Amino acid sequence: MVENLRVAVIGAGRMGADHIQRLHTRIHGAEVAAVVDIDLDRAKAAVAHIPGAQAYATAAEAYESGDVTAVLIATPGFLHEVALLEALERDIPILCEKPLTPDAASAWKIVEAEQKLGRKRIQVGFMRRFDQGYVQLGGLVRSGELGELLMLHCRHRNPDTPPGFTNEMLINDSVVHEFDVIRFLTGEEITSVQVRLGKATSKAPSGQHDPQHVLIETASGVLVDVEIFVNAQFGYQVTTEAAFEDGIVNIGADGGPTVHRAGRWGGEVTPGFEARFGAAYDVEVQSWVDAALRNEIGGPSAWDGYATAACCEAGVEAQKSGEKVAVVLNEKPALYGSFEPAQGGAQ
Ligand SMILES: NC(=O)c1ccc[n+]([C@@H]2O[C@H](COP(=O)([O-])OP(=O)(O)OC[C@H]3O[C@@H](n4cnc5c(N)ncnc54)[C@H](O)[C@@H]3O)[C@@H](O)[C@H]2O)c1
Ligand SMILES: O[C@H]1[C@H](O)[C@@H](O)[C@H](O)[C@@H](O)[C@H]1O
Repeated sequence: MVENLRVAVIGAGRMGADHIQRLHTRIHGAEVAAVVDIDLDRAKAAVAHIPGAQAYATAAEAYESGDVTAVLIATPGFLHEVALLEALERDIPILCEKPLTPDAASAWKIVEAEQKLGRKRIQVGFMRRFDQGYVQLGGLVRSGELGELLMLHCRHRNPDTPPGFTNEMLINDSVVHEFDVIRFLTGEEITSVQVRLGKATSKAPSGQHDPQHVLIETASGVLVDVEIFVNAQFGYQVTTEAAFEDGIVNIGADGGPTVHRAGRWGGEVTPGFEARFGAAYDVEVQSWVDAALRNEIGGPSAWDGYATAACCEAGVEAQKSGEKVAVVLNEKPALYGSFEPAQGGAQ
């Protein structure tokens, strides 16, 4: 009989806490064995309701306990490189929240370290690949029933940003999702990125220019425009309109009923990513666990993390120059196979 994964969750902040709850209550085949947070009180609070789980201030202590067989990394992106290298050394299944790392050079180091291991251990937390709307849109692209996909119009709106959210993070923490999902939908690499800075909101913290307009091109010439607007106040919204030769597809409308009552009608605005993508995170983490128990990955790979990091690097350069910047990728190692995005797009 295969034993359940004993997972260490590193980082018990907003996303880590959500994943801890998910692993503890809804995911089969895995248990929370440890929570690691530099803020030890936060880690202790996170394990308080989980029998058998321990709190630690460092990942090394959690690994030394001998009770950890898999890891979920949910620290801020600039800390992922160290955590990933430490986990790869232990040769255990890894689910790393996006971004893999914020820039191409550090992401490539991770790809190289995984290659040395000779098998895929890292799944990257690009949960949109598990969202019903994106899965259905991907199916329509691949079936060809609406002809060729020509353009994508994406809107990515957040109510506000946490402290320390830099101007670069509009690209490498937020638009990184669009980079991944464009690759997932088209089955192609991205070839260039341009960023236009127009009229800015007065609601953005100092140092951020918000919103930004990002123009992206894929290998076959599919054009994508993204409005990234991270201090949009009203709520959370991620939508895509896809233009095909023979039709238009829209995904990402707010969920819930439209209610008509005396003199007015309406519905509820989605407040945050937990509500918009809650079901997708569940499918993503279950897919990771199921695959990990077979010594495989069940979603986007370290190559996907690297390719999107290269797009982010081009995007950050484009933010500064206003120019169209080419995305240049290293040769894809054989370990990652051809580009055939299935459910979750595991490669
Ligand atoms: N997939 C998604 O939709 C989604 C949504 C939100 C966040 N994220 C990603 O999840 C990650 C975490 O984001 P968040 O919003 O939860 O951040 P957060 O700031 O709320 O939480 C980060 C946690 O990491 C802890 N931490 C910091 N340094 C540490 C260290 N050296 N060792 C251990 N713990 C440390 C902090 O104390 C904090 O508890 C990021 O990579 C982010 O991009 C993904
Ligand atoms: O970390 C979050 C998360 O990835 C959300 O899905 C995204 O909408 C936000 O822009 C980002 O800051």
